[in-house]
Amino acid sequence: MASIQLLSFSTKGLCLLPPSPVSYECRRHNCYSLSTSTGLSTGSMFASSREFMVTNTINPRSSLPTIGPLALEEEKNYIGESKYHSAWTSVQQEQWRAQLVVEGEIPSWLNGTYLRNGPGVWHIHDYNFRHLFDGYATLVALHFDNGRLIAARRQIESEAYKAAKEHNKLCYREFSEVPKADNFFKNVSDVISLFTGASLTDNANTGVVKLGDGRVLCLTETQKGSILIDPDSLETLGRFEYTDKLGGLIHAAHPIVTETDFITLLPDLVRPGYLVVKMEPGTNERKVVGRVDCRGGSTPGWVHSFPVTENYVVVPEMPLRYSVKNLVKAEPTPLYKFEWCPNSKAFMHVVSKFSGKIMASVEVPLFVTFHFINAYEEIDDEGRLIAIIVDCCEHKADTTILDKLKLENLRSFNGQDVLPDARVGRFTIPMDGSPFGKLESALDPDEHGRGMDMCSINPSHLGKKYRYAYACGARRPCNFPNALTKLDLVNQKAKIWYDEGAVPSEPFFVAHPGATEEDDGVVISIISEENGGAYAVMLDGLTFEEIARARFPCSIPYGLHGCWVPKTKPYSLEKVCVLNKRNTML
Ligand SMILES: CC(=O)/C=C/C=C(C)/C=C/C1=C(C)CCCC1(C)C
Ligand SMILES: CC(/C=C/C=O)=C\C=C\C=O
Ligand SMILES: [Fe+2]
Repeated sequence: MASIQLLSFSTKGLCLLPPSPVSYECRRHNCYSLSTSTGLSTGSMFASSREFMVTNTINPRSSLPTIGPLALEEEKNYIGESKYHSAWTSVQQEQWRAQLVVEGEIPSWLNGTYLRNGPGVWHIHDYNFRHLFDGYATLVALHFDNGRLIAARRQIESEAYKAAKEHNKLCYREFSEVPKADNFFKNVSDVISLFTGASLTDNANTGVVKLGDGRVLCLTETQKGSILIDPDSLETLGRFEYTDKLGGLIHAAHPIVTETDFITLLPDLVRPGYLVVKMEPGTNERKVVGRVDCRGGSTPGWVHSFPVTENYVVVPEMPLRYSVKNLVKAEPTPLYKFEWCPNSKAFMHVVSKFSGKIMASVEVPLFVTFHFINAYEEIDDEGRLIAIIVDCCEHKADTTILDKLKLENLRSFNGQDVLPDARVGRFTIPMDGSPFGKLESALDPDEHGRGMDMCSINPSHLGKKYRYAYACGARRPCNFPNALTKLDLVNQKAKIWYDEGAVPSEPFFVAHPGATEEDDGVVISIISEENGGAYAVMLDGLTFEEIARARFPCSIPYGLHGCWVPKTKPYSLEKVCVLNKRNTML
């Protein structure tokens, strides 16, 4: 009989293994049988199978909404009675860990942890957040260990999350949420604390990166939202303090991180521009590489991510700009903290990684992007640099995607095709002093259903010529990217993976060690299902065919970005016990 091994934590305590196999049937919870793996127990045991069941049941009333009682609306959202898609449903427990049953075969070379970060709790007590990006961060780990798969999920203990739990109200400014001011004086002091950064969130819900020195850092767009975690236990270790004096409150959510580099951009809202900074492994000190002044607008363009080539950092100046006026508003504006400024134009600046000099600065067509995919240097036959090619997930210069990511829109799919079109936007930035760059589609957007975001590439091709990218694409009609796609940017073709009703998260490519083909590896994605379920899927990078899947014991919300942490020591199988045939905890 198929079974999963599970270590479940809850706010009510740890579930520990009985020391010897136990087996029983529980009709009430639709469980086939529970039995434990032998020899894995480290601690106390359950007095009876009944106690074991109770502790493992995900019941929103008895077992822990993370913050206060669940919002009324959310109470119906537990497994089996999901009101919303699991992608947009708050998690129901602080943390759990389980060994999953794997259908298919995980390659034995795939040893390491896929860590994924994203929003996971979108309510405080009976108050529901508005936007996808507001949710309190939750980490999901998939520990791959010689064909076995141990999964875990755990909340990040940011100050914002802890304060919300303690005071049962929003205490920090999130992406769209602003704490309520009780009176005029409080309102004034809130605006002041916005500019000191005191009221900004540290809810590190956007990404997770492994630094060259091994530390693992969760990030968001506020600098204070840089939080160190333990990649094995997923425990929050504390805030990552930048020891330099560069100041500023915000940064790009996606630094460029390799074994040797940590490069990021600090937007400067006072003197509109961007600092290009880097941080050596083993240090917490960012050093300035160079500075770019904005060419248009009175504030910098929103910079969620940016690309690099082998020798250059490309600084995008998007016409969707930070807005001081919207920043101080208590109620969200249609574009949140941003403003669409088409008259301010759009630019791409190319900065040398080594001298910090601006090597090119060109006007480009208007664009909207969250995510750059990759960039590389185009060299002619004589070895001269003629252009920089930059690819991104481009939303056709249309900001409505931000509105589509509101939870009420995500939760109300009625079969209408409402996802705005997106494409792989390819910029050509001339390096011969010409003033204009080009923006074209790298392939026909119909290839990927005109949905396109959340991409990864083979990391060994970062900043270099490359052929393949993996992204979320669309099968229409949809209100959100609902497919995975492998893009062949040379042959301008896309392959699609699709499962009806599924919402897949960013497909993450892990290269086969020693591979010679760019797409030789495994693509991992976590899939949220309509019925409250979720599973991890592993696709062959070459064929884009599914090679394995493993169901989670409970629902997993939509996530944002992940990283890979190679295995250095055995994964803990402590306190693991076996669950039911359907791989669910209920
Ligand atoms: C999740 C994601 O992709 C983006 C998150 C962005 C956040 C949390 C932005 C927060 C901000 C504030 C709280 C005020 C200052 C501006 C800004 C960086 C947008
Ligand atoms: C999920 C998303 C866009 C999807 C659109 O098709 C953007 C996420 C941005 C933050 O990381
Ligand atoms: Fe992102």
